[in-house]
Amino acid sequence: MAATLSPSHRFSGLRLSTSLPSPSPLRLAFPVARKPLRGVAVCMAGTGKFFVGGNWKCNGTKESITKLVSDLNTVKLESDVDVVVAPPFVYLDFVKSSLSERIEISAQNTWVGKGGAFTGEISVEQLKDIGCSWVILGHSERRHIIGEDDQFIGKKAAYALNEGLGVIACIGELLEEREAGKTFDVCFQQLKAYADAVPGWEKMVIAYEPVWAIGTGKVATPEQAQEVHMACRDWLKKNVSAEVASKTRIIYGGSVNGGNCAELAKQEDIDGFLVGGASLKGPEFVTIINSVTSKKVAA
Ligand SMILES: O=C(CO)COP(=O)(O)O
Repeated sequence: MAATLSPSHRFSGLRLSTSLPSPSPLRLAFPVARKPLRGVAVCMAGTGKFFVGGNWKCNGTKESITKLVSDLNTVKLESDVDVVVAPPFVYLDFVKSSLSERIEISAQNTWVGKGGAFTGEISVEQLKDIGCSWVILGHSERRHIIGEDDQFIGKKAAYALNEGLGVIACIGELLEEREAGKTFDVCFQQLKAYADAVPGWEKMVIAYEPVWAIGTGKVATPEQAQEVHMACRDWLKKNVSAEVASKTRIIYGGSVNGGNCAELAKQEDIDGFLVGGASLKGPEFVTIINSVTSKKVAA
């Protein structure tokens, strides 16, 4: 297993194959201790289950979503995967009632506290009322387009977790931050805001989504993604606990598709994906879900 190798072994084959600068491996504290596998088929942290989320963003109509749901209902999904889809709010109830129970639903956002006089917002209680079990928080589109900050996102995560929702907690750096060598600083600061706020980590999934890779077709190389995932796990180990570091799933998002998912999935610290555009195409999303098999082979 890679965890038994020295840092130099782990990175001896590092391929920095895009023009995008990678954070220096030298800034990482190695190695990150991972618990030995206890006979599980999938080489990863957490519950032993790969996690794949489909973030449909502000896309779809009743017609296209009916087709997508029907595609998802007719395929066989690998059993070692937690699958969650996040339709726009207005279709949540429809998707919940028409989608196979095998797939859970997630909101793409929620209000920061109890509902009330907050025009245009949707509360955690309302999400629970229609059977929604997850919420995506801290997505870069909400950070950088809507202007949500770390503290506000942390409060949302705390409220949602306290009320029993699972949280897909996004982090990730802008291109200029990566180019300035600040990838880890940005990710760690965003992680800290969650860590300072949340009551526990059992229902937290971290989604590392480099902003330069979202919707651009410029996917991080498996090595670039693994490097940041491992650094985040190490940060959790040092700043939260070894148990949380070991158990929390860290998933990758940013131009994941049917062609690149298998190589990404093989990376030790990549525990699944958060998929945007490709999650709108049923067969391709299923390919990504089933890329867990590459992980099994790598293990
Ligand atoms: O933002 C994302 C998922 O939350 C990723 O989007 P793309 O897969 O379209 O790059």
